[in-house]
Amino acid sequence: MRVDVFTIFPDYLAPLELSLIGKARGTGALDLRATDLRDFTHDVHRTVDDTPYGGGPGMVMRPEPWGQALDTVLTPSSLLLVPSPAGRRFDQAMAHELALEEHLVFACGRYEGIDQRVLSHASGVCRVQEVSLGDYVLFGGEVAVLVVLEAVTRLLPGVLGNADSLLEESHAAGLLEAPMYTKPAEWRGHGVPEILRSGDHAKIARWRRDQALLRTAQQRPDLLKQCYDTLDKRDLATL
Ligand SMILES: COc1ccc2nc(C(=O)O)sc2c1
Repeated sequence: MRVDVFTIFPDYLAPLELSLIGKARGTGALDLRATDLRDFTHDVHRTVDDTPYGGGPGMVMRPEPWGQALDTVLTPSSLLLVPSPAGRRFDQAMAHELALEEHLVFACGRYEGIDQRVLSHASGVCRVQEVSLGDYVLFGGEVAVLVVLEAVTRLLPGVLGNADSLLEESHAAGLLEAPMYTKPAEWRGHGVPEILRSGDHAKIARWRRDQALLRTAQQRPDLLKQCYDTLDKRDLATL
């Protein structure tokens, strides 16, 4: 997967060099390029913003630097993602959708956002999707890019050493993950559920499914409602 990120703070994306994403870049699973939007300005101050038409507080990102930047990468097969409080709520289902794309382009807004004409113009070239992490407002889109790229990259073939872990993790099957334990068996007076040390894999799998159902019912009943139709009689007996 090819990913282009345009931002006025390219150093904000340095964490993407670490850990699994760094490995994914090393193996070629992810071809990530972060570019400073100011490279597409031509004045001495490298200006990327200006006052909003119609007045109001703050500044708006000028269209021309964005136009020139996006001209260098967008093709009809690209998907332009614009982090925005007005965007589609990012979730695991969207991460799976994005993991199937061949070319993602992120336009990181700052200030009060990007001149709307940039998105309108880009929609004549490729698909455009505003995306939000949730119902809160950040200073800009870079944090959203870090979150989206980590969630998507770990879904790319070959990035996770054990692809099976994708099947068990929270939100994978619509439920939260069962609680996890490791050595020692006794820690500060707290033991480990005996079933997990029984070696009976069928019973362990059932216990984990029950725990996932109960945990989801308690902490995220909205998720349980979404996957209720997929539950079998044994699941319903647990609830
Ligand atoms: C100006 O660019 C912004 C500003 C706030 C913001 N908040 C986001 C969120 O996902 O919450 S994305 C985003 C982009």
